[in-house]
Amino acid sequence: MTAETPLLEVEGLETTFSTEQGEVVAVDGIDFSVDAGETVCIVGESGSGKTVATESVTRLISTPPGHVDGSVRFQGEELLEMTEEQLRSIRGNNISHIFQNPQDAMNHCYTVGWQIVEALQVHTDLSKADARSKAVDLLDRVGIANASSRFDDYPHEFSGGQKQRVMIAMALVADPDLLIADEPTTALDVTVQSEILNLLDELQDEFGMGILFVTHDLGVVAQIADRVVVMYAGKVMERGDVYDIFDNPSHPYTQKLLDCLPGRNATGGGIPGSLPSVIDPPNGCRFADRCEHAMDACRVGEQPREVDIGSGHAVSCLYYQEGYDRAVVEYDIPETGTSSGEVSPSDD
Ligand SMILES: Nc1ncnc2c1ncn2[C@@H]1O[C@H](COP(=O)(O)OP(=O)(O)OP(=O)(O)O)[C@@H](O)[C@H]1O
Ligand code: NI
Repeated sequence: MTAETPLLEVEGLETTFSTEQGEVVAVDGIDFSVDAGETVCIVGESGSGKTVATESVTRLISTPPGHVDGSVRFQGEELLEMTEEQLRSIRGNNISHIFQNPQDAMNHCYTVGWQIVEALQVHTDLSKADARSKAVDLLDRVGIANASSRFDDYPHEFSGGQKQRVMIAMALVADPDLLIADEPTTALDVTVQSEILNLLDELQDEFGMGILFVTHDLGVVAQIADRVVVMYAGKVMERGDVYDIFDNPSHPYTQKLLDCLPGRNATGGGIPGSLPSVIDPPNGCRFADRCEHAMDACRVGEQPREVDIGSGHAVSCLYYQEGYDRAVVEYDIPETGTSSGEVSPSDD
């Protein structure tokens, strides 16, 4: 691996499911990468394919009914060609996942401390006593107060936010190079959510891991992302660094997502309309049916190829291709002044 090789490099990822209704194309040929130490957010409405895309990375998708195609290179090695045993080792030692509902990932019958010690003993050759003190350190590090006395508590004795902190501690047991976090704060109230995001940020500085973060919430993106991939109906609509996305949102879909942010939402509720069928997706741009700027040409052929509009900021929209007038889709950032609802990327 050279210095330029991304930590994770996904190309042409396509994940389908055979169902009685037909072939579901959940992820339809997408590319993205994560560099060491950076946070990439995949954002999009429910059903866009965010979870399927990230679970395809470490092949957590059941096959069948699922089928994963394309290329997923981690530290230069192709994950889609690895044996199940090699993959298990990658999942245990190099790539950790955290999910939305920590209770699903915990065993209710064992104490939290016991579970972390177990995980430590699988991944390291620490003695029982050393694993115990490391587990207490980890609990302390993720912000569990009185960690040594909480060690023998059962999962139900922890609040939702504390459980998510424990899950983060477990994910860090093997000192992973990449953390994949799928809506880890969605079930929490905003204050706790913000604390957990800050914690992830601190831990990233300390452990140096890359983070691939899934969310439907651009407010969360503003707080945590370095780079953003905007997904819609299995396709990438736009990508760029977090400032490009917030200061110069260029795909009409991204613009609509931004309009939904608190303090900006003129219409109330989400984007009118719903996602197209994943079994029989429409021709042309997947977003055309909900796009106020859509032309006839937007409804033919394939999803428009991505056009780079400046240093990695790319848009899959016909208006950015030659022969079209991109001024049509220009977006004015609404004046939010200093209202408490203002959301913009944070510098830390
Ligand atoms: N096992 C499966 N069988 C059939 N279809 C599936 C399966 N898993 C996911 N899908 C479909 O794939 C599409 C993408 O789902 P996915 O869960 O990745 O969306 P998401 O962007 O993560 O949404 P959310 O924000 O609700 O978590 C959806 O249409 C979903 O119904
Ligand atoms: Ni999801």
